[in-house]
This record gives sequence, C-alpha cells and structure tokens, in this order.
Amino acid sequence: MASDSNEGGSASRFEELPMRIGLGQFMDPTEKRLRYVKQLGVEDILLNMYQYDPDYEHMPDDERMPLEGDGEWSVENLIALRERIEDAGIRLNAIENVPISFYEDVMLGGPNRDEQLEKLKRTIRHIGEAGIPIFGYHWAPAGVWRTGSTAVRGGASVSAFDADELDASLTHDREYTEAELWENYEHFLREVIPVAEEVGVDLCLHPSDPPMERLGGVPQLFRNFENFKRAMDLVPSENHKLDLCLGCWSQMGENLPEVIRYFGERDEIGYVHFRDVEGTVPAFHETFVDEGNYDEYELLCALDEVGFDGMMIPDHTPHLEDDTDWEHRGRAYTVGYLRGMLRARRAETRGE
Ligand SMILES: O=C(O)C(=O)C[C@H](O)[C@H](O)CO
Repeated sequence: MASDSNEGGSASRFEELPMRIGLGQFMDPTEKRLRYVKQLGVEDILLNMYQYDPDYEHMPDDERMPLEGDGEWSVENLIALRERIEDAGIRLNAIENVPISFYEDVMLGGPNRDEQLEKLKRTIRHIGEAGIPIFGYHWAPAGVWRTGSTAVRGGASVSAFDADELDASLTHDREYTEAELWENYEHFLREVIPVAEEVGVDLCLHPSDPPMERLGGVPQLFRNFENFKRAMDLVPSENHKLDLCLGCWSQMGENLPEVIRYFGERDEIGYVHFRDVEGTVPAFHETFVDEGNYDEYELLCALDEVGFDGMMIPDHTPHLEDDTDWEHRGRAYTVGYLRGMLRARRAETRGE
C-alpha cells in the first residue's frame, strides 16, 4: 500500500477490491489506533470528521490532526492524512462528514450559504485530488438524536430513542418546511455533483437519524425509501450514492433486502454502516448486530448478490464491560462477527 501513495494516491486503486470489512467512526488516526485496526484484521478505514478542533484532545502532541481550517480543508493536509494512514499499511477509503458548521447555511438556506458552498466544493475537490474516493455526508442540521440509554444482553449499554420523551423546543431560529429543505438540497447537489464527477469522488448520503418526520422544527428529509429514491433521482450521477446505514434503515422499518436490491442493482451503495436496533421510530434502542430487527446474514448475502464491492464498517455498537468511549470491545465483536459471516458466504458461493 505504501507504493500506492507513490502513485499520487489514485482513487482507482480501490476499484479492484472486493466487499470488505472496515472500521470508522473516529477522527484520531493515532499510531496506536491504527495498530489496533490491523490487529483486528482490517486494512480499510474511513475517518468520521464531525468536529472542527485542531487540538482534538485524544491526539498525542506529536500526532496532531493534519486537518486545519474552520470552513474547508486543503489538499496538502488531506494528502498528509492519507499518507499517515497508508504508512500503517491501511487504506483511507472515505472522509465521512465535515463539521456541520461548514455547511449549516447550505442545508438551511442561511446568509452564508454561497460562501459555505464554495468552500465545500473546494474541500470535495481536495478530497478527490488527495486520492480519497468517498465523501460521506448527511443532511441533518441538528445531528443525531437519542433520548437516553438502556441495557441489552448481559447489561451492555446502548443508546435509545423515544419520541414521547422529546420536548417541543426548536433547534434553530424557526420552523423549516419540507419544501425549502428539498430546494436547498437540490441546489447543493447541482453545485457539488459536477465537482465530485470531475475529481472522481463518490458522495454518499447517510440517513436522518432518527428517521422522524421532523425534529426541533427541522424536517428529517432522509427518513424513508421514497425520499432516498427522490434524492438519487434529483440530479442523476454515477458519483451520488448511499452511505447505507442499516441501523437507520432498520429504525425506519423498511424492507431491508428490497432496499439493498433496489439501490445495489443501480450501483448506488457506496459503503455500509453495519449495525441494528430493536423497534422502529418512534421508539427503538440500538443492540448487538446479531440481536436486532433484521437477519444480518440475509443482508450480507443480499449485498453480495447485487455485486456490492465496498466497505462495511461497524457503526455504533453496544458498550461492553470496561469498554472505551470508542467501544473498542463492541467494535471488535462486530468485526469478528462480520468476518465470520463473510467467510461463511465465501464458502457457500465458492465455485458458483
Ligand atoms: O447515526 C448514525 O447512524 C451515524 O452513523 C452517525 C454518524 O455521525 C453519521 O456520520 C451521520 O452522518
């Protein structure tokens, strides 16, 4: 992999890879973290850059995050980030998210929309020029919502949501309409998709979490199958796909095998968040990947059948005994489980 970086980090080096297991949901690629990734048998990661904080507290002084800038990221810094990861023998498949502050006015049509959009376009261009093939994003100005936590098997702790426990306060200055959020979204796509196409980056849309109709006065656009079809059809492009979060789709109560077939046959699944919940909106809690609403092996097989050849990462996981903030133990369990399922699938389909 180090030799890949000598080729300027061309995104084409990902094209020949099979469906594989990765890790993500962290923004601190320290040497220690990267060693742990390798110890789990994983060679593919994404970084989940949800905050802007150049002095991010979990980074040792000599490993400060190379990304700087409170509205956009430079190509030099993104290359440095990719090279740091490749030096550990790991591929950087995606940057998931920029901080909400980078594009809040783009989502809500605020006064800084045009300036934020220009910066966002530059960042997407830089992600592509740095040889990182995917930019995962969401359209949720108020982020992810949970109302509490609960215990699942053996007392492992998981997050939970119950709409009855929400208060009625607004998260922003006023109530927003569904129509204006769609209009802002379409404007965003018309601006960013040509850039993504030019530099060969796949933009991958994460669902609204939780997939309620609205939260805090803001519509949660990406809450069902129908709205995702509309999102993919608005500005047709081979570079617009899904960050298929199985947990959120499970929260929606949609038919997961059908969703995988629909988007998979169109080559619109960019990568997968593999997690599950029990229950659906308006009340659910997260759980182990082998205890939720869906049949996890059926979904893995469906992904394979439609020819999905990207990365599947554990997403949120239960917090096990003596676990860390990042759930090292919970994630190790999910990675092992996914590896076992993938191996079983390969054994079943060998020679087909
Ligand atoms: O809520 C989820 O399922 C997530 O994975 C949250 C993540 O922050 C995701 O990046 C939202 O875009």
